[in-house]
Amino acid sequence: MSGDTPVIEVDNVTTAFHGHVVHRHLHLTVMPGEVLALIGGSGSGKTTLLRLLLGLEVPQAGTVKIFGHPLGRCAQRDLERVRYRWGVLFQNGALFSALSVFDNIALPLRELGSVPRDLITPLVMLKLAQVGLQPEDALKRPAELSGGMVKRVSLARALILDPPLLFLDEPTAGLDPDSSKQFVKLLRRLRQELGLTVVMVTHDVDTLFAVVDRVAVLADQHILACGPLAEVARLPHPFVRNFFLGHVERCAEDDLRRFRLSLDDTSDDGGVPAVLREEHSL
Ligand SMILES: Nc1ncnc2c1ncn2[C@@H]1O[C@H](COP(=O)(O)OP(=O)(O)OP(=O)(O)O)[C@@H](O)[C@H]1O
Repeated sequence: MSGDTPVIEVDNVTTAFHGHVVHRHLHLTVMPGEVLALIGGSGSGKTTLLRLLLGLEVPQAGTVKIFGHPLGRCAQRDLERVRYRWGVLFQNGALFSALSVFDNIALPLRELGSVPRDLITPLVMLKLAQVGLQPEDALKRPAELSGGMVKRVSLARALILDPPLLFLDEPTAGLDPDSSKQFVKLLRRLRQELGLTVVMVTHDVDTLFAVVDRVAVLADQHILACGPLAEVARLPHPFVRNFFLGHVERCAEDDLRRFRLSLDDTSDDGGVPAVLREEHSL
């Protein structure tokens, strides 16, 4: 796939549930390596749009293409192949409580069925390190983890097949400010290291500041705007005004660049140091 081919194309999509129209004529394109955030008020259809992109909902009209494959019209086998090319971090982590951290992360590898058994352990341990967890965490159950650790394990599972595309549903929801900051820094680093394309739903302004290239605003059944933070934050729409209240100045490009550089200066995102990453690489 060339760098000019969109990873995601939403073309003229209309979605309705029992006659209640959620989206009308949505258009959205996401290019390789972009980080796009979906924001909007409660009930504006962010989760539904995410579910459309995951092929979990089918639009009433229009098409959704991921890596050039129209989701609704893919043969089952093609759809499965496309699905292996994205990872999803669900809001609550969606870990299996009866499985250890190791087994949760290993699940997609085992489901794939074609990964040699002796490769599973080094791959899982590498991902564990990549998201800033310790080897001994592999034996823990989800109930023994902090909120931040749950997110990290879920992220490791979402990335275990090295997908080029990552979907995040409220990645920092439920985290305390410090864990949230560390997690956003981790996302920022992984995005840079792995060249990921990322689509996230978020209510968190700090996440936007740290990591997002463009913001799409869902309101009144439409994508009201989709562009850089500095542009979107100045829109006169009531939802946008309220969302960015007190933050508009921070969105100016120079301020944003300075802030992001300050995040890169320190390496306390809990991630694995570069030297260790090399040791773990296969
Ligand atoms: N499966 C469904 N059946 C019927 N209505 C649905 C279904 N899924 C979503 N809706 C409706 O679609 C609308 C958009 O819901 P959605 O969950 O996408 O909003 P949201 O922007 O993610 O909201 P929030 O920020 O509160 O999570 C809501 O009115 C919701 O009730």
